[in-house]
Amino acid sequence: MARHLLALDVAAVHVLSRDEAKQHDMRVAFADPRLRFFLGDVRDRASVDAAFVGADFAFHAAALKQVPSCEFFPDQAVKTNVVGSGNVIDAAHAAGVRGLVCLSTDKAVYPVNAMGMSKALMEKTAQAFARRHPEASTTVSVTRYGNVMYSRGSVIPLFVQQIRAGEPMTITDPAMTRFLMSLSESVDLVEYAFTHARPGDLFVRKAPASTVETLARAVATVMGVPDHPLQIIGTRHGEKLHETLLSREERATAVDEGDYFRVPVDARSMDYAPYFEEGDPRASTQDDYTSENTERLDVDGAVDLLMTLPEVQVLRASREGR
Ligand SMILES: O=c1ccn([C@@H]2O[C@H](COP(=O)(O)OP(=O)(O)O[C@H]3O[C@H](CO)[C@@H](O)[C@H](O)[C@H]3O)[C@@H](O)[C@H]2O)c(=O)[nH]1
Repeated sequence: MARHLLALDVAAVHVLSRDEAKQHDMRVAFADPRLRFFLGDVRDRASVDAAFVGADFAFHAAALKQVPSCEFFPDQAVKTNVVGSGNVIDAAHAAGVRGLVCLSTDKAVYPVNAMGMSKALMEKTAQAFARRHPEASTTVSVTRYGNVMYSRGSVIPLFVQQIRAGEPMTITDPAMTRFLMSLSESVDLVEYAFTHARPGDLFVRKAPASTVETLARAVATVMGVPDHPLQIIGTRHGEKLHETLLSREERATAVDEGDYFRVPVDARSMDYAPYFEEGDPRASTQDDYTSENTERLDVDGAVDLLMTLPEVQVLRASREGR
C-alpha cells in the first residue's frame, strides 16, 4: 500500500506500527523521505493521534489476524481489533481525516472464531460511527476480503517451503474452499473504497475460490513437481469448511458495481421499532456469497492466477535458471 501511494505522488505517507525492526527494514528498502515512521500501537490513542497530524486519508490494517493466537488470547484480540479500531476511528475524526478505510475479513461473517468475532465488532464499530455522525467530515468505510495469496504465514509459502524441503504438502481438508485474491487486488479494493465510499459503506471484491487440494496441486505444478505428495492433517481449531464474504441480508441491499459489491450502512433511525417490527422481504430470496458458490477454479485456473503473482514469477525464473 505504501509503495502504491508513493507512486501516486503523495506528499507523505505516515506508517504507525509497533515493530521498530520492520520499520527500519522498510526505511532502508524504500529510501524515500516522504515515508515517515511512527512507533505506537492502536491500543494507545495518543500514539494514533500523533500519526494522524496532517493526514488526509488513512487505512487501518493493524490487527491480530491469526486464528489460533486469537483463540488462545481473545482478550488481546478485543484490545487490538475492537478497542484499537475504535481509537483509530475516533482519532481520524478528531484529526479531520477525510477518509478512513478499515480492513476486515471474510472470517467476520457468521464468525466461529475469536479473530472473526473481533473483526465483526470492528465492522460494527465503523458502521455505528457512520450512523451516529451522519454529518462527520470523516468518511469511515470497511473493506472485507478473503485470503491474500502468498501473504506472510499463509498456506502458499508453506507449500513452497514443504516442496523445497522434499516434505509432503500438509492439507487440512481437501474439500475446504477459500476465496483467492492477490495483494495487488487487495490494494485496488482499498483504493476503490477510498475513492467511492459513502459513510459506513462496506466493500467486497468479487473473487474466485478453490479447494485447498486444487491450490496445493497448482503450487506443485508451478514448482514443476505436479505429483508432489500430499498429507491430510485434518481441520485446524476454529476453521470453517467454506468462507462467506456477504451474508444473505447484506447481499439483499448490496449494489453490484462490476468487480465490487458495495453494501450501504443500515442508516435507519436509531428508533428500535423498525428493527423489531418490520422485516425485509428481499433477504429471504438471496443466498450468502460464499467460497462454495462463487466461481470455482480448477488446477489450470489456479495456476493461471498463481502466475500473476510476482513471488511466483521469481520462483519460475529461478527454476528456469533466468
Ligand atoms: O498446513 C496447512 C495450512 C493451511 N491449510 C489450509 O489452507 C487454507 C488457507 O489457510 P491459511 O493460509 O492459513 O489462511 P486462513 O487460516 O484461511 O486465514 C487467512 O485468511 C484470512 C481471510 O480468510 C485472513 O483473515 C487471515 O488473517 C489469514 O491468516 C485453509 O483452508 C487451511 O485449512 C492447509 O491445507 N494446510
